[in-house]
Amino acid sequence: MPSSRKSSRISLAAILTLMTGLAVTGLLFVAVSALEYSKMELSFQQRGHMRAAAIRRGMDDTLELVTILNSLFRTMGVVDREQFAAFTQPLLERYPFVQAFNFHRVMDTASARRYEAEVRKQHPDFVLHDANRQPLSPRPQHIIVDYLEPLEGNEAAFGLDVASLPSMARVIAEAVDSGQPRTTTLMKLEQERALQKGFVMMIPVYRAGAELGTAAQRRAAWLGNTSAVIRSADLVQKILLAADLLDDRELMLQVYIGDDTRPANLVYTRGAPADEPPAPRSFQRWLAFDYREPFVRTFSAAGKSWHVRVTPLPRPFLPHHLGSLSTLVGGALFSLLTAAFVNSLARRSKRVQRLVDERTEALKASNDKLAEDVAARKRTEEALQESEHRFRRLLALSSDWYWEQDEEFRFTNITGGFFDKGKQDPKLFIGKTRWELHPEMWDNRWGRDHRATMEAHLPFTNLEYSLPGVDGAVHWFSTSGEPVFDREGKFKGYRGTGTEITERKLAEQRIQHIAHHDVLTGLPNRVLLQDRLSQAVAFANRSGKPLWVMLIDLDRFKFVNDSLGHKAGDQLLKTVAQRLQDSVRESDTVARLSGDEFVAILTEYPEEATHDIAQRIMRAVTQPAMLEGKEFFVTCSIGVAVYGADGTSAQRLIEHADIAMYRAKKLGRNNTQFYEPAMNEEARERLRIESALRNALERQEFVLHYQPQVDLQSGRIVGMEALLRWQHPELGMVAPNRFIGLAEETGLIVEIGAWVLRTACAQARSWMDNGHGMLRIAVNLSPRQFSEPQLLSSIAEVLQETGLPPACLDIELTEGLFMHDVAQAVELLHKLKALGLALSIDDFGTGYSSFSYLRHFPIDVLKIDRSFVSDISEDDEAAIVVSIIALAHNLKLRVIAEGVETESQVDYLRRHGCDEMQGYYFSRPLPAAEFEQLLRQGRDLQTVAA
Ligand SMILES: Nc1nc2c(ncn2[C@@H]2O[C@@H]3COP(=O)(O)O[C@H]4[C@@H](O)[C@H](n5cnc6c(=O)[nH]c(N)nc65)O[C@@H]4COP(=O)(O)O[C@H]3[C@H]2O)c(=O)[nH]1
Repeated sequence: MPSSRKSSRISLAAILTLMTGLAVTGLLFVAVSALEYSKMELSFQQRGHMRAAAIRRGMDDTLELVTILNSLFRTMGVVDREQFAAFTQPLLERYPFVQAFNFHRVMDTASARRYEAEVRKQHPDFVLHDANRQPLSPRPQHIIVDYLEPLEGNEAAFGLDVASLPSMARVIAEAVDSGQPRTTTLMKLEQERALQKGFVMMIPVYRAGAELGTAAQRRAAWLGNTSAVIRSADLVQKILLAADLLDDRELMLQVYIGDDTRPANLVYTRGAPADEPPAPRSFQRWLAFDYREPFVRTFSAAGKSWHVRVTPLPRPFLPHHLGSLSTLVGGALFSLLTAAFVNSLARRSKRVQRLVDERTEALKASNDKLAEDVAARKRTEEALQESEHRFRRLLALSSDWYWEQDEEFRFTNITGGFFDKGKQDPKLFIGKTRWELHPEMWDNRWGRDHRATMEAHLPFTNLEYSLPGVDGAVHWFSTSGEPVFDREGKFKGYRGTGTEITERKLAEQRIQHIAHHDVLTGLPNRVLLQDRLSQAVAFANRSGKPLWVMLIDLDRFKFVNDSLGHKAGDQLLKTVAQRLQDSVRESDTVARLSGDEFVAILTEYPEEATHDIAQRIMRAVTQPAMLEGKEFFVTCSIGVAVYGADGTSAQRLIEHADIAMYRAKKLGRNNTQFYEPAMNEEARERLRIESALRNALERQEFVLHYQPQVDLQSGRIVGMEALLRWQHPELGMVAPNRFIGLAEETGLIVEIGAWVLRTACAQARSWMDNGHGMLRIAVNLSPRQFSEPQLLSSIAEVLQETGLPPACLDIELTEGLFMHDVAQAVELLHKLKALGLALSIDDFGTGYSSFSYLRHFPIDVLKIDRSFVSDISEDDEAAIVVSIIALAHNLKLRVIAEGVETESQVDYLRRHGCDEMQGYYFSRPLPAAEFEQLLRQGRDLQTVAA
């Protein structure tokens, strides 16, 4: 929109400014104009004054001249022509406006004639004449121009009778009468040929000494007049010129002489004709200020009125109104500029306002955004604080702490957990590097590695180290860290977390210890043994010194364990372990290999010392030990292998020592055997048996033999014990003693035992079915089988499958089976008993049986071990047998004596009330067919005795 654009271009403030400016300018203009006009008028008045004053002064000077001249006559009385000339000459030179100085001499006609004649003498052409240049006509009185200076140029007036000039005569009369100077009106001068008029100023000369009080007296005393002929125009001109007031283009000067300012009285005029000044132009009129009134000054001199009229002439407008015009133009310009400035200010202010509005909007938007940002930041900060708080809380709750390091890896911050939990002194850490705290990090490998990692600015995890705490204990720490970089990627240090791992470290050390040591005795275990052995072998290789390995096995430890219980067994083992350690040097190793087997690694002994050491060990072991308040003696069997001797390599040292130990055992225990290559054969056989045993069941190499159990009273077979036999294709019939232990060790006994049970039950059932009555079949149960979870179900299953009445099954158990956990054993026995079968305690007496437990066990039979039976002739042992029989009967148990080989034994047993017997005396264990044969034969004790 153009209009709006226009209106927007010129602001109201600018318009107002312009208006105000113009108004002020107008006012100033008017005021300055008024001042200008005042000034000009004042100047005009001054100039008028100056001119009037100058002219008046000129008149006064002229009068003064005439007065001076008159004074000459008054003073001298008679003045001749020459004196007159001499006196006036300088005056004429000085006052050039004086046309001439005269002396009018009064004379009558006669005197005039005489005078004329007289003068002609000098001036032959001299003629008295009137104003019309006519010769002098008689009249009462002649007033002759006598002295005339200068004569030249004034010749026409020389001899003139001024009385012929009425106007002149009248003035002269006035002067004479008054005795005062008088001036004529303007008149055509006699001597003047040009148009210029003049006047005559005169002062009467009276006779010296005459009374001059009245006009008549003065008239009477009157001799003549001293006068000056003045060319009026020249006079004024000269006066003005002398006062430098002649030229003024702005003025018109008019000088009048006479009563008024009629043109006829005009003496002098200068400037434009004395017309009416031109009417002011309309705009000048509008401007209102002008002066047009002429300056008129009237004064009187020598009896004549003089009028000086100064009229202003039209002036050039510009020079006189420069100030006002400048004010006007300047004011207008200033107003315009100011308005323009105000306008530009207003526009700028508008623009600024618009900009401010825009910026305000933008600012508002940005403020809103900022507010949002601030809110978001606040939320973030709160979240951060929350997270920080959580982090701190978690840190406080957790066992961890937080640390920071600077670029030089010096600690700058470590949270309190480290000092509290790690028992460290904060003063020692801040400002220090880790390696300043652990100087050993300069030397050891992990320290060097760690420093290299940090200097490469790489992260690290789970760095473990220990420090002594203020509590005096060693504390272990684990720390992980990562490098910190700023936005420019400049490395700033490290930060990380740490945790106290002393407990874990100690546990690890314990575990490590346990992993390498036997828990019971604290001796190195099999693992550490291997390690020590390697070191010893290496040492032997280096030093060339002998190396012995001794395998020490306790004799009859099983008995101790079974009879006195595990606690006593453990105590014995600990005692032996200590004694073994005491028997060797500290640099030697004593380890526990398994159960009751120990190994000693001996180095740096002279060869011949071996036997002594073995003896020392045996002596130490055989020292009585206090177990359960009783003294107990235990022996040991030692096998020795020498490194390098007899082809014993490092790997086979223990194996060879073991073989030697087996030999020692075989040789009746409590002795030492050195390994010999021949021993190796036996060991090999064991190995052969073990591998063959694994296939035996599959290959049906097992058979059962049955040994009859005979009632001592009736002498009849009442049952049989199933005894396992292994018919190996190469080894022949292998006795159970050679493989049962091995089967037990390898776990094969479980499978084999199950086969035995099933076969035995099936056989018994078969014999029952064949009419041999309710024979009881006894089956041995090994410790491994007893601890089988499925034992109960498998027995029930066999009974079920074979159809054997449970009462016909007798399970033989050894005492050791239930010595470990009596309560569990009692529970299992009750469950077995609940199946309806019978339970026997085999080998009773060998395991230092605790008679007390028998009361709690639901057993039916005690089997007296054959070692007691074989010694039945010796009183002591017999006493044991009798005691066992009495005990069993006391507990309502049947008693079976094993290994009965002689009739006397039978008698003894029968005599002492033993219920049944089993042994070679009656029958060796027999294959099933033979056993059945025996049954068929109806063989009994009497038959045997016969
Ligand atoms: N000197 C002598 N010995 C006699 C006499 N009467 C019997 N014997 C032997 O004494 C052992 C009795 O068996 P045991 O005490 O249960 O001792 C058994 C038993 O503990 C174990 N055994 C045998 N068969 C089995 C089986 O099937 N399972 C389990 N777990 N062990 C079995 O093997 C051991 C030895 O068995 P065997 O060699 O058959 O040896 C048998 C038998 O042949 C005698 O008058 N004089």
